[in-house]
Amino acid sequence: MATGHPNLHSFASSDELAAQLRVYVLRNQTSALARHGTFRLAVSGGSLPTVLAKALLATSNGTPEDTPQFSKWHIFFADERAVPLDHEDSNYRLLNDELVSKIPAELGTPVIHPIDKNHIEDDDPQELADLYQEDLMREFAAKDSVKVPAFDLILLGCGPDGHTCSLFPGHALLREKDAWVAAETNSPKPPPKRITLTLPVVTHAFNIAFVATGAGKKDILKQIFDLEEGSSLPSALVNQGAGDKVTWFTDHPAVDGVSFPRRGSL
Ligand SMILES: O=C(O)[C@H](O)[C@@H](O)[C@H](O)[C@H](O)COP(=O)(O)O
Repeated sequence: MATGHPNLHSFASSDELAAQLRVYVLRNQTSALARHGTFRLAVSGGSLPTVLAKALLATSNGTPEDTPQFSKWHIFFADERAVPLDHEDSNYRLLNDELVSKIPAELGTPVIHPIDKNHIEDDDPQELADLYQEDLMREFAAKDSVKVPAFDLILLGCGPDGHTCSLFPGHALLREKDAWVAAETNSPKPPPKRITLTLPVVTHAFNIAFVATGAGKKDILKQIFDLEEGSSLPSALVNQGAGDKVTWFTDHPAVDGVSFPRRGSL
């Protein structure tokens, strides 16, 4: 059961947002390394990999708390399109182009867990979802004997319709209770075939952050935070399921008119 309310922060510039996202991610790294010696995070696509790269590739002040220890990171995908890894729609490719390929050698190399369409013979995303779930089981269940994997951190975007991961409004996947990873075959946003973490996995993470910026997010954030009608939107369901484990990184245009009490710096 979720406790507390999500934290919503609104920053004056993309530089400020990136700086605070860095502090937040590295704080989660420190806690994760203390818990189990690795940092297991999941990321989504959209603008997130670019913002994350800006945050993490900035110059460190030299302290352990401000240094990404990438060799201890396991990076998973919160969702992925069922396309080859070198396809322009691939979230793996996006993350690699924006962040992973630019990590300086002295910071180490993260272990990436791709959702690789080349591993399946036909075009069935369910097969891909099953394979990814097996990957998660190897990573989480064997070590921790858990029913639901607990990512140290999940970093998400929020679409203008309130979707997050590849969980779309009104879709039956929002009611999935058992699977860790699910297939979407008819996404309202192209490409239609996708793989996504399910809501129970997202809300079970130690922490969850959304990055949502720009005036184009204003209406949906108003619905998610202010209006009863927003309560069944996928991003709102993450808020409800995870409570104060959720932190939103926004900018001023995105929250213009959103009446939510907890704003400001972290
Ligand atoms: O798979 C997708 O279609 C996108 O990755 C999508 O889910 C994206 O994450 C959100 O729409 C937020 O996108 P922005 O962060 O770019 O606004």
